Amino acid sequence: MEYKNLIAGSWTETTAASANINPSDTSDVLGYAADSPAEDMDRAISAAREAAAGWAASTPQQRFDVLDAIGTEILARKAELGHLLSREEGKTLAEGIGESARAGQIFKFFAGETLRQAGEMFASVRPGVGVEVTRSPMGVVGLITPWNFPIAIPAWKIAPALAYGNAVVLKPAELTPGCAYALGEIISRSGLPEGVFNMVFGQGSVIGKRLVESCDVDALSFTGSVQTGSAIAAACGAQRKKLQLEMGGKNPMVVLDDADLDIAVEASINGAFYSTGQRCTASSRLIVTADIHDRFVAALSDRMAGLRVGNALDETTQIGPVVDERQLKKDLSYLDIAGSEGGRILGGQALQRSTKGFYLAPALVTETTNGMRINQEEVFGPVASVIRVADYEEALMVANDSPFGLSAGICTKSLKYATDFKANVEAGMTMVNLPTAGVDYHVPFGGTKGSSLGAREQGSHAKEFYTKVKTAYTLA
Ligand SMILES: NC(=O)C1=CN([C@@H]2O[C@H](COP(=O)(O)OP(=O)(O)OC[C@H]3O[C@@H](n4cnc5c(N)ncnc54)[C@H](OP(=O)(O)O)[C@@H]3O)[C@@H](O)[C@H]2O)C=CC1
Ligand SMILES: O=C(O)CCC(=O)C(=O)O
Repeated sequence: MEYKNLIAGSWTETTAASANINPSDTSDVLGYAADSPAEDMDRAISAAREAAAGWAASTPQQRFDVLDAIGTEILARKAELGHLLSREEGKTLAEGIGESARAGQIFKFFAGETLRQAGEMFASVRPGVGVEVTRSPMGVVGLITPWNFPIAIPAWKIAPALAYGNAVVLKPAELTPGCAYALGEIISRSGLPEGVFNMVFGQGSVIGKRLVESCDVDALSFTGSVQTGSAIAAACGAQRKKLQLEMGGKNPMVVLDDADLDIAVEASINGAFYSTGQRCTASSRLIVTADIHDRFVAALSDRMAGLRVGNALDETTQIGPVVDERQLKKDLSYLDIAGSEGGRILGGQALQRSTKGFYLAPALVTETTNGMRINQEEVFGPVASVIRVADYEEALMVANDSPFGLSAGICTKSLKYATDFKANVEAGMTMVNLPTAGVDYHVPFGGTKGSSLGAREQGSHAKEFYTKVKTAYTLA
């Protein structure tokens, strides 16, 4: 399989190519993606610019039909797309199929949004004057997406971009070109005019950088690492380009003495280890009050030890492989660091399976303090640490002592503490008796502090990023 670029409605020939490798079985090569030069990105941006005015003038019905058709095809093919996703990214089949379904639902949601776009009318403070507030598309939007949600994240950027009338250039992650290509094929058959959606494969440092720096791109939405996001922020700031960044997390899960132990353990297992911990919303800091601490650690480590780590395509697998060798080395190096800082490590061994892949046993680091690197820096693997605290007040203080602020959870039966936590924890999303990861697709997604910049993604809030507002005054 050759993953070609989609530019101005044509699948272009590839020159050099990079291999798409199955992390559960490195002998399985799914295909080869174009390693495009920056000039290909320039051509995609020009194609989007040419198509932008036509799509901006399209009717809500035209936009609805396109988005609805894309959603329908994704949902009809969710098992096949989920299999592809699990094969190239390594999450389990259930997770891969679930994510594909979510991508389809996102397109359906934004199909509906095309019909709900409205302006506002105000009476002016001046007599005889009317004021209208309307929204129009940004124009050309650049989208840069990561490997960990290779169909859902492109979907939740592409769908609102198109729904609100923009032309798109997508630069998908190098590690997961297969899902992007499949999504691009579906979009190319949806009735969308040529050039409204373009996709270029290749290196972030070459074509991603070009997309960020192009003066012909009106707005840029990025999900990925803090390091890349910060470089993008500097470049976009210099150009005053509208920007949306979703970056990392070091998400706290607070477990109070009065928590239901089973709920707390299940929420922590899910939040910390599912999707191999490769979620920006993962529960990587478990902040536990003194009386429940030992019972919680014992029950959690028992559950963790029973998790089946294996080939993502095996239906009995609960934790798939890490995405690649670089990420595996990063996970292992953070475990070394945590050990050298005084943490006690349970699990966390690299594992052999019948196929050669990047298998890692989930790891729990106990006896940690919040100042340790394991509690301050994002690992992005099946690794969680436990911090013992005296009471709710200390738990909240520790939860907030982080450069990140994406998602935060609390397990408690106390309405008083749950209410206080929702109000005072520094995070864009809070969960009570639920995992910090695994969010709905129709409500705002995003964080505070170092986790996010710009308007929220998803739900109807997405329009804040994908449109610009105009205020018009009329003297009748
Ligand atoms: N918040 C989140 O959801 C995610 C966080 N991460 C964090 O990032 C770490 C590293 O993962 P990694 O995949 O390297 O993350 P990156 O931030 O490097 O990659 C995210 C996207 O940005 C692109 N990119 C890379 N460099 C540039 C650049 N200079 N200009 C424009 N675009 C660029 C990448 O392209 P390419 O694939 O070609 O490099 C990819 O499409 C992980 O260990 C994890 O901690 C990673 C993924 C998602
Ligand atoms: O937890 C989720 O549902 C979404 C997580 C996510 O968007 C991410 O990890 O990038």
